Amino acid sequence: MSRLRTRTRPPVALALPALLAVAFLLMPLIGILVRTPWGDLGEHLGSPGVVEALKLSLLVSLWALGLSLVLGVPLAWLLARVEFKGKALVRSLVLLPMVLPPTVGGVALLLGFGRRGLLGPWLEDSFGITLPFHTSGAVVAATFVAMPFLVISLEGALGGLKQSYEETAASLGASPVRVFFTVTLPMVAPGLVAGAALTWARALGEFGATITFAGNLPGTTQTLPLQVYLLLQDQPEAATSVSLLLLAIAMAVLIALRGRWTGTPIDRGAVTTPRTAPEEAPAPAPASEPDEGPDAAGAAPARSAQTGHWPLHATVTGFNRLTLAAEPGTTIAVVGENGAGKTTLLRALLGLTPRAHADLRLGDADVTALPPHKRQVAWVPQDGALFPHLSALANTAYGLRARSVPRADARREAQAWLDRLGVGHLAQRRPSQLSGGQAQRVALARALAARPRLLLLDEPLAALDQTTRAHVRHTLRTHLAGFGGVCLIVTHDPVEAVSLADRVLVLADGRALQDAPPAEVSRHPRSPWVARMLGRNAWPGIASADGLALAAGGRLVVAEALPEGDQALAIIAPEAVSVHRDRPGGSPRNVWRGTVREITAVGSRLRVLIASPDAPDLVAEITPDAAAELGLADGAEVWTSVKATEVTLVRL
Ligand SMILES: Nc1ncnc2c1ncn2[C@@H]1O[C@H](COP(=O)(O)OP(=O)(O)OP(=O)(O)O)[C@@H](O)[C@H]1O
Repeated sequence: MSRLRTRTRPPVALALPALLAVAFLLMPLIGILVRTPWGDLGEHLGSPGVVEALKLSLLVSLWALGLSLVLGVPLAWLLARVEFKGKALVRSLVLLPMVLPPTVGGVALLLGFGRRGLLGPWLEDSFGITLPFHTSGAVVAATFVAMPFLVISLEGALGGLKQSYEETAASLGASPVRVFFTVTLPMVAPGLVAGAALTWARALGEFGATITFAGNLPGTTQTLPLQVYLLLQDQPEAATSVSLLLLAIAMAVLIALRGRWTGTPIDRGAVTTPRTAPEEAPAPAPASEPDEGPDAAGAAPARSAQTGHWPLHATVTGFNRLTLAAEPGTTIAVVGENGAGKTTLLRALLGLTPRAHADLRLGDADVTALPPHKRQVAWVPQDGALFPHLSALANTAYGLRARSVPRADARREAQAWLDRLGVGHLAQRRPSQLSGGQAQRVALARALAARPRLLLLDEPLAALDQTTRAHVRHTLRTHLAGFGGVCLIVTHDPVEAVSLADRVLVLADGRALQDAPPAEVSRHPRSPWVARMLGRNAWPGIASADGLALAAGGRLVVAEALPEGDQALAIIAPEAVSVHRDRPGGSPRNVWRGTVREITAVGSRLRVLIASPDAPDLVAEITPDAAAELGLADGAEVWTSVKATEVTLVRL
């Protein structure tokens, strides 16, 4: 409490002018309140002139709002989503009416749309429309000054919306217009509503442009603000009453919005109710879950939609340069260091990036020229990107609905997929009410239900803890087994890659460094990074007559040498490294002196990192008993040795 007070107490030099500012803004409002003839208020507001002006104001402001929505929403989308030349100029144009004096706006409107303006004669001759001195002119004037509020508010909301939602929707088969109405708009609804309310309030209060452009004709263009102006001259008290009405409306709008007018897109944590899932902890699949057996019993309805076999042929150019071919049912793990081009590869296959281009054939269909929503390439981004405004069931049915499957059928099939993945009982939950593991499974169900021919999973297990990870991995393997297309899984975890995939594609700098079965990759990793991630020691060097001249200096003797001069990687399993207190006797050829730098427990064994002046860092794996016997501790001086037969050389 006291901490709060001290933290929020502002310095007087700032507090004083700030208070003055508040007083300055408040004084005119208090003036209205104090001078309002409360006794005559009803009479003033009920007078025929005021009622007529009020009706006109409502009519004009609602039309202005409607026009702003029709024109401003697409404009905001364009500004937020499309890169084009002159965008800054268009944005300035949108903002202009906000800073322009409204009377100048009125003059500009006259010169543009007035009787003698640029478009006026044409409007009159072709459509019989005359704007000045007509209600339609008041609508145009109000729209001109009010629409920027909508565009700015909505553009802000769209800018804050993660694009992966829209991209995922497209990958599920939804056309851009469908994505806009079913994903984009619902997700930016708060920003849109706020923008619309401000637009309406601004249109309701519009004066300068209206009087200049449309004139001040009672019943035709004389809206409430214009009436205030008129009343002020002969009935100042009535003017005060009407001012109070407009003030109350404006305040009501602002209070209702509570500062949300810059637009806040919905995000996963911020939607609806707080997370109330009883299975907050990584939920093991319920006992009744139909998916655990190898022969998933609940598969029938869903699997009927999954007939077909789609081999993959892709040639990727641009940042990624590689060719991929795989038989139906193959799962390929894509691994590589940060920046290796894994995501770019997936986005190229989806047709979502200009950075790489994929010539893509799925089964008999060449989908290269098709837009993302027609490719039947489903994507599960890292965070799942479940649509927060839809239930798990509606999320899962999304792709089917996008393919015009009738609602009831789509929901039935979606429920079957959720059941298969063991989350059928969560069908009615919103994504914010799901645990990470549950959300991942729903995201997977959603992708599979969309009947894809190629499935792309971007680190599907990254956000999960170890227990859930093992469980979801199992589920994933079971369900990918029945999939008739190819599945690419991006992962940073080679262990995961090895356990999940039929093939491992190792990327480096956009190219395929290795594309081989997991056993081959773990035995002969061709990348030091993969070898190290798999827990192996990996030393690069150049093959010599009896082994390897290490890139970092020093030599390594091996039993099976490679042709001299070849670039190679020496792989040494940590279990093959012997640790000694004293220099070992006999004749091991690879012996180094070193210092223990770190000891970590891995299961029931210890991993010991040993730094040596004569060789690269070496990891040894030993039992805790052996470590105790050797008296190992950080900083201990030791000797290490590796038999020549225990070193595998992999040509790079
Ligand atoms: N929009 C972009 N514009 C320019 N360069 C980009 C863009 N996106 C990615 N890159 C660059 O392209 C390369 C590959 O990026 P990519 O995101 O595909 O790698 P990644 O393997 O998925 O990495 P990470 O494991 O970090 O996700 C990186 O060098 C990255 O900096």
